Amino acid sequence: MNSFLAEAGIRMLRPSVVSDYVYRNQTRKFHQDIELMRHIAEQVIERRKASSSSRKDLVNAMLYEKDPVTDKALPHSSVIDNMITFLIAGQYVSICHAPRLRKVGHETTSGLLSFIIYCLIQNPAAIEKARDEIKSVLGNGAMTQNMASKLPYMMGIIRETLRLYPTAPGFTVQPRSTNPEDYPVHIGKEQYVVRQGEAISVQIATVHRDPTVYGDDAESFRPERMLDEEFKKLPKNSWKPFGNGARACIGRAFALQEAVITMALLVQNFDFELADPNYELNIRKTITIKPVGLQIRIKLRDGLTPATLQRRLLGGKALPSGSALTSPRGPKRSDSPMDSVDLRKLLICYGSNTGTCQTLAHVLSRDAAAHGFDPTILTMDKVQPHHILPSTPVIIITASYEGQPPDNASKLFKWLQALTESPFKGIYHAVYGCGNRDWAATFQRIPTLVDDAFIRCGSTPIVQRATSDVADGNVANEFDHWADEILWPALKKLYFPGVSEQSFDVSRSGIKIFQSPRTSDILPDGGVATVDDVRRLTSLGEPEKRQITIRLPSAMAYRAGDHIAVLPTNHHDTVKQVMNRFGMAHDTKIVTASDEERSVYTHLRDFVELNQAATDKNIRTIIASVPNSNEDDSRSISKGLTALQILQNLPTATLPFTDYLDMLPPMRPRRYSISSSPLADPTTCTLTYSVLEDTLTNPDGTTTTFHGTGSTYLAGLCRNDRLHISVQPSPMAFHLPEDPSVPIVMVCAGSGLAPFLGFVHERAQLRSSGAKLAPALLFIGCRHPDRDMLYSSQLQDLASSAGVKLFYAFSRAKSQSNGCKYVQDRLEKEKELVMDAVGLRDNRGKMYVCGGLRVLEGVSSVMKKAYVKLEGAGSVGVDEWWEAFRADGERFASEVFD
Ligand SMILES: Cc1cc2nc3c(=O)[nH]c(=O)nc-3n(C[C@H](O)[C@H](O)[C@H](O)COP(=O)(O)O)c2cc1C
Repeated sequence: MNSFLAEAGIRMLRPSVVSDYVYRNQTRKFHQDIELMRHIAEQVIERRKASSSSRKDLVNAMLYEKDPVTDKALPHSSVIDNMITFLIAGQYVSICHAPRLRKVGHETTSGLLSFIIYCLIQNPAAIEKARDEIKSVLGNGAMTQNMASKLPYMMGIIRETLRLYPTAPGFTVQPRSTNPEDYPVHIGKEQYVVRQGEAISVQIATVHRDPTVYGDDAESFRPERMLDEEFKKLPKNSWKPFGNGARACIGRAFALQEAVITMALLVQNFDFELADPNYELNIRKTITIKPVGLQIRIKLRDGLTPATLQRRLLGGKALPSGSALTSPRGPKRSDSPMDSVDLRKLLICYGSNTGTCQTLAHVLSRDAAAHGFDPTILTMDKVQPHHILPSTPVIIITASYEGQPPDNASKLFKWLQALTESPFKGIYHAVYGCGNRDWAATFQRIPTLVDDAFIRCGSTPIVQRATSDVADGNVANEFDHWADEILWPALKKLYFPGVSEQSFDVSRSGIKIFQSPRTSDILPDGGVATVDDVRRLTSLGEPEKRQITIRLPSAMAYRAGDHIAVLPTNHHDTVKQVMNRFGMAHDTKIVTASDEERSVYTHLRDFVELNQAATDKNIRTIIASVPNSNEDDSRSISKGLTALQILQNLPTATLPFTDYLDMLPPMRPRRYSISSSPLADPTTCTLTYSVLEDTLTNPDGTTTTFHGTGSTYLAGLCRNDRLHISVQPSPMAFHLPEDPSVPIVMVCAGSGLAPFLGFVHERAQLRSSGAKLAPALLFIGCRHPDRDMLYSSQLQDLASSAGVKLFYAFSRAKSQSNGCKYVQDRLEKEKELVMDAVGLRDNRGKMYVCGGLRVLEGVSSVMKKAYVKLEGAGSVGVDEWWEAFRADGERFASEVFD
């Protein structure tokens, strides 16, 4: 894409014959580049078609939707062209997820963000003003979408940057007539003559610095001139960074909102400075412009750490305790049933090309029942005369496009315009218009004409026509306000004059759904994820290892090497055993210290740890409740049993249930290493884990089996089940080295393979995108190649595409792993390779260990021996060397569990 863009920029300046005949090589490469991008787009389409996904996204819209007017689908070649356009003009998201792919992004938004940061560093006063504004809106909290519209100064900064550095710095226009008699065309007060076939190249960067519009300081960065009021006063066409006319940038609103949100978060949380204080702005021009060689240093502000920053960024996502999920804006629950009032029909129709008005129509429809209405929602063109009845108020929500109706509103519009009589007598209607003041001459033209037509035909407006300017970025809030404060009250007054608001309930049954407070209390940064896939990885009879693939909540991002915290529940059987032991009926309830009423079953399943070993104090309390017991009896109780197990062994114990509850610690999340890479799919992650099971032999010879709460919970989940999770970033050291030329050695046993699987996936992705990576060695310990070799052949293939060499140690099939029983033995066997990669002396490579303590000890002993061999027998300081090596995050990282 980069070389294609560079050549495209140059070709614009050359006559095409010169390109074709003189610059043949460049032309051939140019067409090869286009072919490659088309080929990639084709593959994406093929994959999407094969997946038969019903996602409501752009690719599916292009593939399957039809034009409402012509009923034609987009031709295949147009789908491909649009995909390439989006690739070029697309988002910068890949940068956030994959710092190593930074060079891949050649897009307008990333260019814009770079220029904004450059301008801010040059103008400290502007950054301070922006920070004050952000503080007054966000405080120290997280950003939400609605806040973007409350940051006018930040918007001023973005507009001003786009003025000085329009990332798409020009466009070409051409007279459109096919009639030769219309030529030549004279423009600019007859000053310029344009002949047929001639084009005019509009140099936006020059237009944007016109002193007759922007004054003597047109060359200076001054966001104040771009604040809303000033901005609206600018002469037409003096600010056009998003192009012109019907084919103006489709991503305009998206790009602006994205830039405001991103910049607000960056300015709120970081200080910036130029890496090279003497840097002078150097702009690379192709079809787009970008600063070249601009490097900045950033520092977290206000004593933030990466962890506190992450918490802040995710903050506010979890619903506060007890907040209602259904119809949050509906009236309060009432005692009188909903059925006491008949629902009245309501017609909601919309005209929309890009979905804004459609969304607003659905918002209104969703809330209608709460206000006593039974809504029908239609596009304007689907409305038939018989839909418009005196008994049914009509709400119209529409946009305008170049002064014309949206595609799915043109028929109704035409019909309304042609109506001469007054067929709408007795009808009530209301119009909500979405428009953009940038189209000053035709701003709100269609909503206005539709409203006029209804009135002319005899309809009565329920409320005055309302308007929103999408350029302000506040449509959702304005619409909410209009619906809640103006439209619904007016409709109620008209149709239910005597009925109190209380009669309209949120749901017919009066049921409300609440987010459990446990998530916000125990897993404050958490969200609800969905199980995508589950599978067992080991044979029956072997210790169980499993894989679970989770679809992440939106906005939850991770890096390979990070962990997922899962909030489990106790197993149903254990909960029932507790309830049976205490003779509790299934519907028994408790009231918590915070006055919340909940069932005992829920409390035991969700809020407390049932599988924790009883403490000595717990054991003494239980023994004390046994009639005629004495302290010594506690010695007969095995250590490690849970309070429930002890109580089951002591049927005469009379421990009160409340005392039992006091023994139970609150439920805690469990952490699991992620075994996937977001580069493969940022929306899902995979966990590879062992299902924990342990057996304890009691003093009387009987045995008791324990099941790990977290892993048993995960193992019980099925596809489409929901679970509460949060991403827990690992320490910096436990990620792949930033520098791809650093060789790595990974050592693991059992499910310690998980994070390294993530690394292998990440390396495979990086390599497939052209990155050159240093070699990697992966040492894996397990029992037997036929029984618990996780992912076996699949991993071999993946490793080879990731440039990773695999070495196994099979503890129960040594002969199949070069005589090595444990993974450390295999490490020792391959020590020449390992030392070459880790480079003990030249500080080259990095080593990772993940597994039980014994694995770490084994690795430590191999490494120390290697060091002694290198330094000569009897070398002193080997322990000090090892400690220093272990502590150096650039050289070594470990995750040890037991
Ligand atoms: C090519 C184009 C032309 C537009 N023309 C007008 C216009 O003439 N008058 C106006 O008020 N808004 C105009 N707008 C703004 C849209 O009406 C506005 O973005 C609206 O919210 C789109 O609604 P929709 O997403 O439901 O289609 C135009 C937008 C585009 C992209």
